[in-house]
Amino acid sequence: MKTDRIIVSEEIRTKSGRPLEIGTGTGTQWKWLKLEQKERGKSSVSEELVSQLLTCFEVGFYHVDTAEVYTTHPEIGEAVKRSGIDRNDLFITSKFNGGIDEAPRTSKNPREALNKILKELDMDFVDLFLVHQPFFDSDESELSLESVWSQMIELKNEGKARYIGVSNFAVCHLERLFRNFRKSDYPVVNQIEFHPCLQNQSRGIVQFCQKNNILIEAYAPLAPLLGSSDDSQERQPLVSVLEKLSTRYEKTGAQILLRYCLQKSILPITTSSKRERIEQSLDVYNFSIRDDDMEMLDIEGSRYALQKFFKGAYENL
Ligand SMILES: NC(=O)C1=CN([C@@H]2O[C@H](COP(=O)(O)OP(=O)(O)OC[C@H]3O[C@@H](n4cnc5c(N)ncnc54)[C@H](OP(=O)(O)O)[C@@H]3O)[C@@H](O)[C@H]2O)C=CC1
Ligand SMILES: O=C1Nc2ccccc2C1=O
Repeated sequence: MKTDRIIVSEEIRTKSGRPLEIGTGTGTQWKWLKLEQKERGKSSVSEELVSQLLTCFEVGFYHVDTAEVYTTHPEIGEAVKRSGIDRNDLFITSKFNGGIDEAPRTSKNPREALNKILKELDMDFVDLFLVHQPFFDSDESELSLESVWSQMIELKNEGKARYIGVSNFAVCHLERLFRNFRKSDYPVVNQIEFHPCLQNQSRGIVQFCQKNNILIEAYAPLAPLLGSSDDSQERQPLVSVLEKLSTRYEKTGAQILLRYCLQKSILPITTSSKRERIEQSLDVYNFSIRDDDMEMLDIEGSRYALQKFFKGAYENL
């Protein structure tokens, strides 16, 4: 069958000009695994993660997501070296943590963070540098959204970050940046939790970003399949709907959920430790979910409230 890539952004590309595609994540689960390894006296570079990343590269991923808090920069640097892939053909995202319990601040400011990140990656630049979360006002430091963003712009102008963006921002946080900075310095990405059971992490955020040419990246895109460990939430809310669609399209539930994002011009970041699943997650271009099925996912998904990250953070905005 014909393979149609969905290009979610014409503007955001690798240095060599490849359009941005589905990313592979190295999220916080690795931080805990690595801490455990360190406690057992093993090297702090996880061979398991290096090998997972090499599988991702072999399969065709070239977009990798990380963050200060994940502690996975050394593994990414090592995997890139071993892969032999030209750095300019890759798209590497990292994030400045900020300072809340869920993503504690480990550097004084974005500049200190990025200098450390580049050293750990053994690279001269990241493709995208994000502010991990917007809740600086509750931080005890001197940082504000504005002071953080000014420094992000400096880092972009110095070429240390090719693009700058944000993560977990609500409309009010973006409006604050719009009021205080020039259009050419607005964030180009907002990475948020997104799936059929959380179609707006905060009120109206998807529509607002899309209207303002800010690409939405979806983290936890497979949440409806995995459910939540939190007993107050539905465990696997969309299982029967996804089974029906899997049969209709001859694709797995995970492939349906990734394609669901792409058809909304939202770019998923997904993670798997298993080769077969890693392969399947890029095999989502040779089918198309019909409009009525997209609508069914929207309707069925909105019957459940499933939020895995930053629960309660947007209630008083
Ligand atoms: N900006 C932010 O605040 C946040 C960013 N992130 C980023 O986003 C990335 C992705 O988020 P994450 O929640 O991991 O995304 P996913 O929704 O892709 O969930 C990953 C989990 O799904 C499992 N999985 C993968 N494929 C399948 C499948 N076919 N069927 C069933 N289970 C499957 C994986 O397990 P297995 O290994 O067994 O396949 C893994 O545990 C993170 O790694 C991180 O980089 C994440 C959270 C917050
Ligand atoms: O991967 C992540 N796991 C998290 C948990 C809490 C807050 C942010 C994150 C991540 O970015």
